Amino acid sequence: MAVALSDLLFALFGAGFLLSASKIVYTAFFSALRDIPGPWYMAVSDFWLGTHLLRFQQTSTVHELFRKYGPVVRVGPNKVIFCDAAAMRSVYVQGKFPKNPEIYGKLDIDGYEFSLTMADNASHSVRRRAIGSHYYSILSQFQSQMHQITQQLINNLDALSGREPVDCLLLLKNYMIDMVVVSTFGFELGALQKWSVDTPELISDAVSDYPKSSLMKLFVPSLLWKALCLFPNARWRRFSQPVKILKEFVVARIAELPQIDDKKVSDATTLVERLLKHLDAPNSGLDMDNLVMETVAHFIAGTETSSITLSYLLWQLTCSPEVTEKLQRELDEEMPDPHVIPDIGVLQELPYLNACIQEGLRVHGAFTNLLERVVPPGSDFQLMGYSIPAGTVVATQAWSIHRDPRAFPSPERFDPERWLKNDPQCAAHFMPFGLGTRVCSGQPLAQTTLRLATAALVRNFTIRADKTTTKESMKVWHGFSNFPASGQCKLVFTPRTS
Ligand code: HEM
Repeated sequence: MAVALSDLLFALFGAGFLLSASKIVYTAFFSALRDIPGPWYMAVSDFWLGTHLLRFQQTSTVHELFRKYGPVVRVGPNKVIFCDAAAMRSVYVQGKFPKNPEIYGKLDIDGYEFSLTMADNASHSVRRRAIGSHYYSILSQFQSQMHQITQQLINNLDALSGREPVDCLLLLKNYMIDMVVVSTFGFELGALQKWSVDTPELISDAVSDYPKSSLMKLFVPSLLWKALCLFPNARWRRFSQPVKILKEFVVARIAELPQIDDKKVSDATTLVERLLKHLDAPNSGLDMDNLVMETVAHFIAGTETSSITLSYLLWQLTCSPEVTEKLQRELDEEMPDPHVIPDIGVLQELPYLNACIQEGLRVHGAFTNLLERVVPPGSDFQLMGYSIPAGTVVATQAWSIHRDPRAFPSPERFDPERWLKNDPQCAAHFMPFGLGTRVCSGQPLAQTTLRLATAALVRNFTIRADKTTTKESMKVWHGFSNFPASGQCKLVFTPRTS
């Protein structure tokens, strides 16, 4: 007897429904993670957390979950988040759990993995060896260029003389790209100079277009996207192809390098020279395409993270006059001539400057999302009393660790003084650059630019918020990096009289 098509479809639909229902029941009631607190609808599907990611609210939603359910929360069929300093060390430092390829794979650039996105620890350590101590040695190599760039920053604002507000996100993005390009090629891009004559800089625009254009690309079918890229508008063309612009820039700079002979290679100084030393070496995983993409990735990973952190810090100072006055007193003493920027070694030793930067990174570091790791095979991971099987995704986020009231009383208060007490709890709850073997490789460059720019700007200018810059406009949205809801941070820099 022939089976009617409608019966067949009904049977298939019924089977599918039963399968999904039994999966939900199993995940909720029989999985090894069943006893971990959390909302039931999150335990049965990754969908809910994903929606918050797309609305730039995942970090704040996760923070609320910790408040409601405590320091361990189940947020997916196979995902557990925690907010605890000891567990944080077990996962990222002692355990060196590998990154979750499902999340980090999505951050690959045009299909190329780079140091940030590599899930496999072994490939990552080879790549990290190629980068070597680059960012730790930049200070001795590039200090004079970094001082010049910071001087240019002062000149740009001096020229305006406080007459109009400045969007710090834009200004400091140009400052930062100048710094990153110097450390990568020893090449002076001059983005800040272009900013002063209102001329767009292709490379810094491409860096900030990248996250927006990649997000848009996610929602458009690839053929349609390719067609859209041909739309005859110069700004749109640039917006839709930031990686192409960055790649062409990197390739052109590499072509300008003198032939890399053995001698040159052995005293390699710039990032690119270091990477070239490992080009095509056995097991390096570094051919020319990978090398170019690793370089492009450092532009992207380093520029907005640093400029956003710095913008928030300056804004925070405008909200805390007593902190600014104290910082100015320290800087006035150390910088009798405001235009002479001290040696970076001197800035590193200024207690209040460093306390302000630590506190800025704590409250408003730019990269505070969940750092997802996978419990490796063969390990029985104990997470605050729960047994977590291998293959489970575990994660914490700096946003919540930095707001743990046990380490940071009144955690929302911007209070640099807390760093002057040398409280070990503060250090143990501090992870603005991540932790362990996957810690931010650009951290020394980021710290140096934060010190240089903060010292130069606070010593030379009275800074106040423009009327458009309010708590509401600076409310944090959480994307790849954090950013203000209004997309800008307008401040007024009036030269100080002494
Ligand atoms: C305030 C500024 C910065 C912040 C807050 C920041 C934050 C972070 C964090 C949290 C990670 C770890 C991500 C993870 O574990 O998944 C990371 C990794 C990384 N960052 Fe940064 N970063 C900053 C500046 C920079 C700069 C200036 C550069 C380079 C120019 C850079 C390049 C990288 C790279 C290449 C990685 C991947 C490291 C690896 O896994 O080997 N970052 N950053």
